Amino acid sequence: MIKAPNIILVGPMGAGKTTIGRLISQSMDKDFYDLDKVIEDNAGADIPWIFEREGEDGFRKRETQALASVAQSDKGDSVLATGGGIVMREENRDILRENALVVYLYASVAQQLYRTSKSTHRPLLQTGDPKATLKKLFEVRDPLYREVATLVIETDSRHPRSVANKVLDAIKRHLKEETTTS
Ligand SMILES: Nc1ncnc2c1ncn2[C@@H]1O[C@H](COP(=O)(O)OP(=O)(O)OP(=O)(O)O)[C@@H](O)[C@H]1O
Ligand SMILES: O=C(O)C1=C[C@@H](O)[C@@H](O)[C@H](O)C1
Ligand SMILES: [Mg+2]
Repeated sequence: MIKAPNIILVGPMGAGKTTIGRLISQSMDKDFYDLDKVIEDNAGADIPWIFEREGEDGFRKRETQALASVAQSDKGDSVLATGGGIVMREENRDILRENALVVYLYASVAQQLYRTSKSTHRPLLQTGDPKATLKKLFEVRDPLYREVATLVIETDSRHPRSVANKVLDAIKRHLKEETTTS
């Protein structure tokens, strides 16, 4: 078992945060949280419903509350998969940086499009041109993911298990380097 701080995964819709987060939590023997699921449980409603009734702004307020409660309450025992828009608020970026080892799962826009195309539960992609939406979001968010992340892992053309192994190796290497340099 690896000794490590809380791990938080960031990245665009379809990067695999939920899928990879669950896999690495099992390998590291840590609890797994999915922030979108925490928000839904707290609201007693699903994300499309929250967007419809409260708008994106209402959803973002709920997202910040959920992030603060999960990130600050668990000390070293959890893996948290966030939603793609978590980096949009500066206060969220501060919470991310201060409370965990943040891993950016990178996926190209083509892969994001492919991986999100079978699902309708992402309100921001219910547009006539999801590819253009993903591209626009990526241009704004990619620098913000990089700003908060300590590790960046490429996920294109990799099976989820292989991405998870790559993340685990990178975390191990990082923690070893931290121990030898401190
Ligand atoms: N490395 C991968 N290769 C192929 N398919 C993948 C990979 N990672 C995830 N997927 C698939 O892509 C889809 C989206 O993955 P997932 O829900 O984990 O993404 P996410 O980053 O959590 O997205 P969101 O930000 O919307 O919550 C799922 O069907 C999942 O099985
Ligand atoms: O990229 C985004 O802004 C979002 C991603 C999803 O995980 C959800 O958090 C929600 O659909 C918004
Ligand atoms: Mg997810």
